[in-house]
Amino acid sequence: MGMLVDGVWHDVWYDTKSTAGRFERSKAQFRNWVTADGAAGPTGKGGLKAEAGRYHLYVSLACPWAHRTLIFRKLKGLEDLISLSIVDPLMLENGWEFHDRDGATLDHLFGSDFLYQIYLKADPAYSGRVTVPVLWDKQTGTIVSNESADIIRMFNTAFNGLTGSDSDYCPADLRAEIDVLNDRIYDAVNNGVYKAGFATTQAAYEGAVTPLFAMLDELEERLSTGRYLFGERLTEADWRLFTTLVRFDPVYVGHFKCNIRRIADYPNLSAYVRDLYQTPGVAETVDIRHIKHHYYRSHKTINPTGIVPVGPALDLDRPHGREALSETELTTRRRA
Ligand SMILES: N[C@@H](CCC(=O)N[C@@H](CS)C(=O)NCC(=O)O)C(=O)O
Repeated sequence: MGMLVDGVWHDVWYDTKSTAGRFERSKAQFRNWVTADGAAGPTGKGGLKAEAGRYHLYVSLACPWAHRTLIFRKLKGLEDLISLSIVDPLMLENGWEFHDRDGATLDHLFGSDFLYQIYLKADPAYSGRVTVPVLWDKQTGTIVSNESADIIRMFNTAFNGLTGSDSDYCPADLRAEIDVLNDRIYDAVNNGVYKAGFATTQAAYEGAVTPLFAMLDELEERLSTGRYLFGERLTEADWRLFTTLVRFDPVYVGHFKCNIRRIADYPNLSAYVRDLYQTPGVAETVDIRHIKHHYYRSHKTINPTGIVPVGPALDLDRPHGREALSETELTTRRRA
């Protein structure tokens, strides 16, 4: 684990001393945007045209943020258009590394040893964390974006003209509500597990774990009446929640001490995770081995022995029964 300072790699762990033991995630710095016609995106930056073969995605199969982009690449039929490199699950003194083993790959573009070398190609004086995902533009030779929330929005629409895909995970009529729910889930759940796990004081840990479970309780209730977070409409908000929930019992319960309840203890949330997992194409994006090995072996301050727990037994292929909710919703709506 480390970061770049003025273009030089330093092997350092997160600094929580200046924040009373709290983990504070830094903001992604590359915020350009790919659009259908090359016009500027919502950040006002970018203006990179969607073209087949032009972009390359760097991900970790372990990382919940990168996982979002992999799911969208799959669901939106972008696999032949956007090439992919997968970092090794172990992230130690050099940060993310490339190795051709166990589902990880070499850096297919440059043959780099470390992901930080890609950041330096984009900005030789870069200061900040070196994170996945990274969307790279082969044409201009720089990083388009290292913010997963932006990348999935680009994937949702920018390439539709090339793929013929018309599925929309962020429909205009729901966008404002999706944004509000995303923010709440980000703070309490997606980033909440990290705030709990990386806390270095009791107060900081409890300050994260309590709202995390309050939010899971609320989502459990919400999912009792609708198949997805927005009823029968499967949206971006579901995929953003899914990548955290699928890691919860195997990793966050133990490694990050998020153990008031397991997802398995929530009937609706656990069936919902299976439902999303069983959506065609999605299971192929989930690599529980990379997930467990990354967290338990990379975070030596949390798990010094690097021992990876054998359990829990997961059965993500078990029937979920949530189709019935869609049917009930449809019948109710027809009657109304
Ligand atoms: N805001 C970023 C966060 C990405 C992120 O933090 N990725 C983690 C992996 S789960 C990472 O690469 N961490 C390396 C580090 O912080 O040094 C996004 O959503 O794209």
